[in-house]
Amino acid sequence: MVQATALIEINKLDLFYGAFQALKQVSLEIPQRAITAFIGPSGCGKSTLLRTLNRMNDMIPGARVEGSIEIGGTDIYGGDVHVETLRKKVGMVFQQPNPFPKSIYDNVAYGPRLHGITKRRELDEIVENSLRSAALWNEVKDHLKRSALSLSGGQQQRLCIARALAVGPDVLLMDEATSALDPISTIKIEELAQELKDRYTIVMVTHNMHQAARVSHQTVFFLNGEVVEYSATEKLFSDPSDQRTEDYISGRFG
Ligand SMILES: Nc1ncnc2c1ncn2[C@@H]1O[C@H](COP(=O)(O)OP(=O)(O)OP(=O)(O)O)[C@@H](O)[C@H]1O
Repeated sequence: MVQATALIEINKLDLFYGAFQALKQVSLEIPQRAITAFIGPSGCGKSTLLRTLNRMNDMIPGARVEGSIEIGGTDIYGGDVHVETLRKKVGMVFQQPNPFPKSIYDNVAYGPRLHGITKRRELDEIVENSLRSAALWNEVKDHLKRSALSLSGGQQQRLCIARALAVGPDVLLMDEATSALDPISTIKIEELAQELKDRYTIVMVTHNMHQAARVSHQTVFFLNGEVVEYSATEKLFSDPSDQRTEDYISGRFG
């Protein structure tokens, strides 16, 4: 692998939706402060695996996991893990920007307030820093009281990133975070991810192979719930080891 230090260690993970097995014996080490992309055809389990990393699958009735995931040495499915604490450390951004129907300021301050921060000055600082980190500050600094819903789609997505960053995560999960955006907004989010990777571990699901090739350091190719190939992005796209990877990246299926 390109970077040696693994922050996330997934070991023989199976995930079942009732009787259907969506992930099969997935084992991966995801390095810290780098961008890892999950690619593969629709239904291969990319989003399912991403959701296991902050236990979003807990909310799906009938979903069950076997195997283990350690993040920073902690078994996140262990009995003593609080899901709220886990989600503070492992933030998520979704396909559709989903700001709350509140002001820009209140969107970003929401998480810190939930975690007990009430001092105005402290909140102001977190809001500014998070919006700066999400490359949105300059566009919104003069109207923080305005509704988040008045922002463009691309700005809303950067606001959602700021909201995730405001609680101080280590990991940022991006589930097709640009697929609802126009090309310019997409490029902005990709550039942002490049900047953020120096401070955060980023895992992204993307349908767009060019995006994976442009922004990620490692790429995982999935098929039918299994990892087919996991390697440095450059290698995976230029010299794949598995014929199925070759077929997929050359557009023969999916
Ligand atoms: N809540 C659910 N209940 C039952 N089956 C599900 C559920 N969510 C996903 N699945 C099934 O699990 C498999 C993996 O789905 P998943 O959404 O993880 O795939 P994906 O690779 O992210 O696909 P896409 O690229 O279309 O989003 C699919 O067969 C899907 O139908």
